[in-house]
Amino acid sequence: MIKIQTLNNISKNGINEFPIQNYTIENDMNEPDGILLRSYSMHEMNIPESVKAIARAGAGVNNIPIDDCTARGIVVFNTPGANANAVKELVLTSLLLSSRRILEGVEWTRSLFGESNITKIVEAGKKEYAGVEIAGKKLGIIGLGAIGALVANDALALDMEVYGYDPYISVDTAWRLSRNVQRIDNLEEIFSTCDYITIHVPLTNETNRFVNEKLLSLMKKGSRLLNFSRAELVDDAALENALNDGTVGVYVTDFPNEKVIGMQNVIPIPHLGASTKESEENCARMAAKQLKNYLETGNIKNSVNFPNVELPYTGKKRITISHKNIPNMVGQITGLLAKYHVNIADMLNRSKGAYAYTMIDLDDMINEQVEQYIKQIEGVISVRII
Ligand SMILES: NC(=O)c1ccc[n+]([C@@H]2O[C@H](COP(=O)([O-])OP(=O)(O)OC[C@H]3O[C@@H](n4cnc5c(N)ncnc54)[C@H](O)[C@@H]3O)[C@@H](O)[C@H]2O)c1
Ligand SMILES: O=C(O)[C@H](O)COP(=O)(O)O
Repeated sequence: MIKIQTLNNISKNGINEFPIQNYTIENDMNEPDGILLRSYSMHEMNIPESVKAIARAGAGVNNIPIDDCTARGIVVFNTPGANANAVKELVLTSLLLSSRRILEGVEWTRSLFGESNITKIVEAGKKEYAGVEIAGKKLGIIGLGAIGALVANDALALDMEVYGYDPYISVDTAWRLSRNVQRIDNLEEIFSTCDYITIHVPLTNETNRFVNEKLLSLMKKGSRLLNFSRAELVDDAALENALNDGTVGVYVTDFPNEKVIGMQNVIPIPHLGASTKESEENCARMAAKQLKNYLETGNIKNSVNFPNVELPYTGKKRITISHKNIPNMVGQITGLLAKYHVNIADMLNRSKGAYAYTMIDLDDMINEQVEQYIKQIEGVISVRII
C-alpha cells in the first residue's frame, strides 16, 4: 500500500484520484510516502524519512520548508493557476467593497430591524454611505502571475487604467496579458501613480515586508491597498501610520493578524481567496494527480524545487536519482550501470538551479548492491527504484 498523509481537509475530488486498492489516506499516520496539504505550516514538523513528495493543493508554498526538502530529495509540488479564478473574483469584489461603503451600509441597515418607516429612514440615511466608482481609476498590480494577469484583464473590462509591475514575468503570462496593461519598471511609480494597488507576489526573502514606510509614503491620499497574497508582505507598523494619516484610505486583507484586525479602515477577510467549491476541487485534483504520478512513475510536473521530467512509463524497471547539479553525475551513474552489465533502455536528465534529477529505464533488474553504489556517489541525494 502507498501511504498518503493529509494535513488539511482535502476535497473528495482529490482523494478520489487515489485508488483505494493501492492507497491508504489518513490525516494521522506513520511513515507516509507522500503528504497532501493546503495551508498547514510544516515548519515545526519533523518530516519522516519515508516521505518522498509533498503536494500543496494551492499556490503559496511558504508553509513548507522547501530548502530542507530539496536537500533531502523530497519533491514539492504546487498547483499553479488552479485557484486563480477564485482569488480574482474576490479581488474584483474587494475593489468594489473598498469603494462603495457596502459593508458599513449593510450593517447600518440591519441595525434598523424592528423600526417602522424603514424606507424613509434608509432614504434619509444613505448619504452617509456614498462611495466612488472604480471606472477611470488607476489600478496598480504587483505580480502578474496566474492571479495578477486575470485581475489585470478583468479590471480593464471594468474601465480601469491598469499598470503592472513584475520583473520576473513568465513568457506564458505575458502572452495571456492584455496589451493595454501598462508596464511599470519600479515599485515607486506604482505607489505614487495608482488609486488602487493589489499585491499578487509569493512571500520570499525578497518580498518580506516590501510594502514599507517609504513606499506607503508615496501613495496618493486615500488610496486603496489590497493584499490577497500574505500578511508578511506588508510592514504592519508602517501600514498603521498610513491608515491613521489617511494615506491608505482602505486596506483589504485576506490575511488578518492580531495587529491589523484592530486598525481603522481595514476590511479583514478570513483567508477566503481560494475557498470556493470549484477552486478546492481543482487544486485537490491537480495536487493528487501530480503526487500519484510521481510516486508511481517518477515523472515530475509542477514541482517548485525539482525540474519537470516526463518519460513515458513502460513498466520496465526505472531508477530515479535526485542529485546535485554538478559535472559528471550522469557519467558516474551510467558508468556504474555499465560496469555491472545493466543495459539502459531510455534516460532523461534535467536540472533546476543547484539540483538535478536523472531518470533511467533499465532492460535488466538492478541488484541492491548497485543501488547502494549509486547512493554512495558524492552529490547523490536520493535513489528510488520503481
Ligand atoms: N488569498 C488566497 O487564498 C490565495 C490564493 C492563491 C494564492 N495566494 C497568494 O498569491 C500569490 C500569487 O499567486 P499566483 O497563483 O498568482 O502565483 P504565480 O506564481 O502565478 O504568480 C506570482 C507572480 O509574482 C511575480 N513575482 C515574484 N517575485 C516578485 C517581485 N519581487 N516583484 C514583483 N513580482 C514578483 C512572479 O514573476 C509571478 O509572475 C501566492 O504565492 C500566494 O501567496 C493567495
Ligand atoms: O496560496 C494559496 O493557494 C492560498 O493561500 C490558498 O490557501 P488555502 O488552500 O489554505 O485556502
